[in-house]
Amino acid sequence: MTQKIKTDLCVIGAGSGGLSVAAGAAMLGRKVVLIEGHKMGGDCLNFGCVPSKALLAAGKTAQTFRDAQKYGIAPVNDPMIDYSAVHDHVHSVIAAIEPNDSQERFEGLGCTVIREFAKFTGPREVTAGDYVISAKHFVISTGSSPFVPPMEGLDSVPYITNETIFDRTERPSHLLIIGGGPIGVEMAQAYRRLGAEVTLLERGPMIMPKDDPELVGIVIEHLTKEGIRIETNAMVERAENSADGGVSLHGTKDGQPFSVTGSHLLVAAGRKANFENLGLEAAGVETHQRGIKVNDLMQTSNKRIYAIGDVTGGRQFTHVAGYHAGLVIQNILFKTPNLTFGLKGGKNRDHIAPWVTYTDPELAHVGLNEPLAKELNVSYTLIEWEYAENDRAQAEHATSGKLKALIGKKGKILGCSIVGKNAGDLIGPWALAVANGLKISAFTGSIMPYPTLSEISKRAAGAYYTPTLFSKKTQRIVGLLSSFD
Ligand SMILES: Cc1cc2nc3c(=O)[nH]c(=O)nc-3n(C[C@H](O)[C@H](O)[C@H](O)COP(=O)(O)OP(=O)(O)OC[C@H]3O[C@@H](n4cnc5c(N)ncnc54)[C@H](O)[C@@H]3O)c2cc1C
Ligand SMILES: NC(=O)c1ccc[n+]([C@@H]2O[C@H](COP(=O)([O-])OP(=O)(O)OC[C@H]3O[C@@H](n4cnc5c(N)ncnc54)[C@H](O)[C@@H]3O)[C@@H](O)[C@H]2O)c1
Repeated sequence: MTQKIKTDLCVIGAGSGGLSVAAGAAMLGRKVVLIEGHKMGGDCLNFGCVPSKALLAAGKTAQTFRDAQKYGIAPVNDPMIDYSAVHDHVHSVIAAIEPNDSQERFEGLGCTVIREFAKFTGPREVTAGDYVISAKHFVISTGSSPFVPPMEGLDSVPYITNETIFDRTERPSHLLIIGGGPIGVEMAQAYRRLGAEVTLLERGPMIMPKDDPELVGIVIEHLTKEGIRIETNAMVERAENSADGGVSLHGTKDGQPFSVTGSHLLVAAGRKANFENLGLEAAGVETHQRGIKVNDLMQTSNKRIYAIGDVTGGRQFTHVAGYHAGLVIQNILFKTPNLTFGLKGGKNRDHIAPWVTYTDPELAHVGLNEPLAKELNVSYTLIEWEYAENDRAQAEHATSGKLKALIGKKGKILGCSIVGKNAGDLIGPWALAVANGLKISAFTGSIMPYPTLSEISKRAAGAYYTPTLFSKKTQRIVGLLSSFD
């Protein structure tokens, strides 16, 4: 029987973005209906960040055995990997985090949680199962799904995506991966380290195309040294079952016919926003090719409906979905897009979001990098620092790495990219700097603990002043001042 609900806020999708909005609004005393059609926690918890990082951690542990000799410890070249136990480890990590995202927790916060797929049936009405919900405001946070490219034969082979890969309890003997983006690259290293042969196929000239090519080169060096076969300019066009029960892929490599056969296939060829079955026409919500159209307040073309996170087709990261959630809380509940509630106003500035690919070494980025600065015709001074110049990196044999930062007029920090151990953590202060328009003197004026990798940032910052500080002119001034000794 149909049940009608009237509420202040209706959130569709209980993933990274939707859960943050629902929790914030409920804790501020608003009536919230939260609708989730599949698993609470969305992609990040169940099929994305959490299981992928847990799998990478298992791979890293296996690699530690192989690399032990550097530290004077007998290496184990072929550590025994119990794939079913690795699966259990991954799912135990999900289980440990799950309570934060659970239906019980959100009901405890006062939300009405409905476990159905939702669809707009009017500009201010949504239907989900037997429920019809009318609300003052709606937030669409329905995320994205794996994009499976239209390809001859793909339907007839048993391919894996990020939605099925973490359920596997057996090691693939040879994993073929279509796509050299973050999913493809992270899974390539995790599986290689867990004992699989891996071939990574990327149609473009470089894997990780959004990152600094020089720093990507350092990641590639590590991946190939570990035995991952990387084929760039390799456009996969056709798939078929191979005679030995695996999968064969065919296409072109550098314009020439190309084929490769493996035991399993992972498709990591990008994402598509989840908006197709939402009844957006009934709600007057417009879309573009990659997702739902929003203005800089995260409002759709229907001003009472907001959209956040992956479904908007912008930067698809958990921290961006969380940031969008903060913006809509500010805009819907506080109605103050121009006031600062720790967010520098309620207008979207997600171009300041960092991203990290959690390979070993990690590759992290925020703001402008060299290719982007050149494309935008922005002038900059480049500062660089090598991990090999850092004492802690030496102590831990983590010397392969580099920081590159772009400094604009009057020393303003425009962007930073770091490849190396813990780059994802090292990017934090640079993200703070980019978000707040800080100058490079913010780094030189601070003291970093010795011996830590954080000194790499400080030394890079110091390098900005080196040419002026140790110039002939400065030497002359110091010489003159010495007369007052
Ligand atoms: C393998 C992988 C690794 C990743 N690693 C990282 C990482 O390390 N760091 C990072 O920042 N990001 C990572 N991401 C990206 C991150 O997972 C997403 O950016 C993030 O989950 C987006 O949050 P969201 O709220 O927009 O969508 P989601 O978290 O996907 O939530 C959307 C929810 O909406 C539900 N839904 C969809 N349609 C409906 C409907 N009609 N009715 C009701 N419910 C609906 C879905 O079931 C889902 O639960 C990774 C992604 C993948 C695939
Ligand atoms: N560490 C992280 O933060 C992290 C990790 C994983 C995913 N993510 C998020 O998920 C998003 C999706 O990741 P992704 O790796 O699936 O997508 P992506 O779009 O970043 O990369 C897909 C790659 O597949 C290639 N490709 C597509 N079709 C092909 C074909 N037929 N043959 C050969 N190559 C082909 C594309 O050229 C592209 O480089 C990321 O952009 C990111 O936002 C983030």
